[in-house]
Amino acid sequence: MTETLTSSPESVAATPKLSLRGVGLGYRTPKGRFVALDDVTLDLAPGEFVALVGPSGCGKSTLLKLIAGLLPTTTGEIRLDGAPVPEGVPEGVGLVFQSDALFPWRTVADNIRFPLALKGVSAEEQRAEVRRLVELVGLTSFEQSYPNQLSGGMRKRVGIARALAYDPDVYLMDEPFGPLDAQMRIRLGGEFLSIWENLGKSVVFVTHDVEEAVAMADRVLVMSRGPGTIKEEFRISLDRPRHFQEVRFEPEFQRLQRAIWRSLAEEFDE
Ligand SMILES: Nc1ncnc2c1ncn2[C@@H]1O[C@H](COP(=O)(O)OP(=O)(O)OP(=O)(O)O)[C@@H](O)[C@H]1O
Repeated sequence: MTETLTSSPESVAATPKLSLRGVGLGYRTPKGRFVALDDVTLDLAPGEFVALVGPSGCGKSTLLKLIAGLLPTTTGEIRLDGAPVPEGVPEGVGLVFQSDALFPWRTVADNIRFPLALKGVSAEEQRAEVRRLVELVGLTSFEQSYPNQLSGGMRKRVGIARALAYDPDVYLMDEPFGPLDAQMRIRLGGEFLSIWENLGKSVVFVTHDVEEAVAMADRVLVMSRGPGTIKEEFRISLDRPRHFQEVRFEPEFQRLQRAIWRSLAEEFDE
């Protein structure tokens, strides 16, 4: 049963930030072509937060890689601000993937500073912005530490601070809190949610955690088992700003969570 039709006209603003039309991807393998994604159509409005959930291997990461220009599509088209996505990560797109990918030879401060330096921000502004971001992610006393001196959760926070320093229009996040323990997921999830609610950037957020998806997103898209496509869309009309933890106790939250689980369960049963 479809709760809301995918890409319903009211689900996007007139000019989508990101638009996917009939996107498919086949990987070349020794046994021939393996179709990982088929006919994915999706619009993301400016400032919209969309979460993607689906069974393992349904192509969620592949979809993010296509949007990031890290893989060419086999079929269909991806447009960012109305223009086809070029090869390589487009300007204005920030990635937060599962591995934290920090520079091990740079301190926390210098990792966060890196995108600011690339953007040509003055040294004084860099210092102020690094201080602000370090404080925001709660790492003030670790500014001069190196990544290998931090816990996994702290490294993750540095990665998020670095993405915020880059200040992209579109965040592509693949299980950004994936390897963290429950307490850290709640803390970082809450931090990112309030940051997003203040900045209003567009987000595509891949997660295995349905609760996390409902707590954060404007829409949750459920993907089918491979070859992956978007099978159902759930609009999350819970009030904003949301409290990342408290919102879970609202009856509407629980109704949505149940409906999404049912949709996912169909993919596991087949
Ligand atoms: N480079 C590759 N070559 C061949 N097949 C690949 C390649 N990368 C991914 N696949 C296959 O494509 C499918 C989709 O993979 P993808 O990593 O996008 O799934 P996912 O939904 O992100 O999975 P998970 O939730 O487990 O992270 C899987 O069956 C995977 O084995």
